[in-house]
Amino acid sequence: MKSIAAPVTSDPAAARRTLRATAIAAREALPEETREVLTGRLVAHLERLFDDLRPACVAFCWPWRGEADLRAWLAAWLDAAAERSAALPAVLDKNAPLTFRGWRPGMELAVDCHGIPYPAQGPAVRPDVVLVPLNAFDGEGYRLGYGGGYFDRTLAVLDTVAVGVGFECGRTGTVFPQPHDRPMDWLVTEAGVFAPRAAR
Ligand SMILES: Nc1nc2c(c(=O)[nH]1)N(C=O)[C@@H](CNc1ccc(C(=O)N[C@@H](CCC(=O)O)C(=O)O)cc1)CN2
Ligand SMILES: Nc1ncnc2c1ncn2[C@@H]1O[C@H](COP(=O)(O)OP(=O)(O)OP(=O)(O)O)[C@@H](O)[C@H]1O
Repeated sequence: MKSIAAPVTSDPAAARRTLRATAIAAREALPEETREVLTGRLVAHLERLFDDLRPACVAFCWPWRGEADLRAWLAAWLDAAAERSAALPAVLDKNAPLTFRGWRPGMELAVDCHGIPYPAQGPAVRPDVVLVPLNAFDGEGYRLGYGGGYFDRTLAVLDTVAVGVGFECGRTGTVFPQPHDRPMDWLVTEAGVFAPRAAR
């Protein structure tokens, strides 16, 4: 699948905005059947990584704007062992790290200030693996989200394994990482599991 050509610019903030918009548009343009096929491959690679990481509590995101839908796979993963748990992020404060709350299929959800569902109630939990959605990303493991800085703030204070999850259509040469960006420990796409060069 075609990846994104690097924008030629001396303005990294503008380049990041362009890359973010291009990556989201490319993903949203994927036909639904293609997205499902790519998600199936991605999940098979995630399963292989989980065999090594053996997480107990996994945070993921409710699918938004054409992101991979991991709900069915995580529901099956939860069913396979009683001690497993899953969590979703809650945006409770725009300028703070994300709060994670436990998720079970069918539970009551509220909708955050961006229109994304999250668990309406429940205590904050500490995931040992966080599946971080990728818009644009590079081989060093740096990523662009939606520009809110939420995962940047969260990963700065949470000791967890960060697994970037996305489609190859978001891959680019560099996302022009900024000092606040923390590289992903792993990247997982439909093409495989990657240990990024910049990871700890
Ligand atoms: N599915 C999913 N849920 C998620 C995330 C995610 O990446 N994916 N998040 C991961 O963080 C949080 C939500 N992050 C968001 C951050 C910004 C905007 C947003 O609307 N941004 C503005 C521009 C902001 C700016 O550039 O200053 C916009 O797009 O108009 C939406 C969601 C929590 N939930
Ligand atoms: N550790 C941090 N502490 C405080 N503010 C931060 C931190 N990290 C990022 N920010 C703020 O968030 C803003 C947006 O960052 P950036 O464009 O990298 O977001 P993003 O990676 O696309 O979003 P997200 O992390 O929500 O997926 C930055 O301009 C910065 O002001």
